[in-house]
Amino acid sequence: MRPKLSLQQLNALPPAEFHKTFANVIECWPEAAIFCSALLPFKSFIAMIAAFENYLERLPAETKLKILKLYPDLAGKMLDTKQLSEDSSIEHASVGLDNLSPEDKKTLTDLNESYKTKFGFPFVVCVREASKFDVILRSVSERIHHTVEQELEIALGEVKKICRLRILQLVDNL
Ligand SMILES: NC(=O)N[C@H]1NC(=O)NC1=O
Repeated sequence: MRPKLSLQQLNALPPAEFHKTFANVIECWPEAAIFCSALLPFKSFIAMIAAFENYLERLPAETKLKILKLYPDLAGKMLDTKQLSEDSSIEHASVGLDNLSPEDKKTLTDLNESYKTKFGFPFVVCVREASKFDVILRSVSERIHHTVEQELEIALGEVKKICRLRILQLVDNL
């Protein structure tokens, strides 16, 4: 793991380094880091996180949808074929999604499929915050009853939480 960046170090990064460092804070969407690098220097880590959140909020609806579709299914094919990004892989492992019993894996996979069929994008939740398999399961079971509009908003909120926690993994916010 690379050493965590202080605010001063972060603000002194050449743009190309900033892009590389924060390329995946939104899954497979390096454009966010490219956009936010133009806002350097940041007054605080909070301000930097807010910059990424504002960037997300202001995107057109179809781009938001495109971003949601970049998130891998939880405990899905990407995990099975070891194609998860490093961040997602660590997040999966943090709640044991890489080590589910066959029954739990099937339950989650079936719910993920039903969710995708209804909404047209994968179920996205910040697994680190959910912290337990049962909480994730309850969340997808409840959210599947929402409207598309509700879910688009909730899912984008989850993308923001994942983004915030990924940023906090990279900076020394103490
Ligand atoms: N589908 C989904 O929520 N994926 C993600 N959630 C998370 O915390 N990391 C992910 O890759």
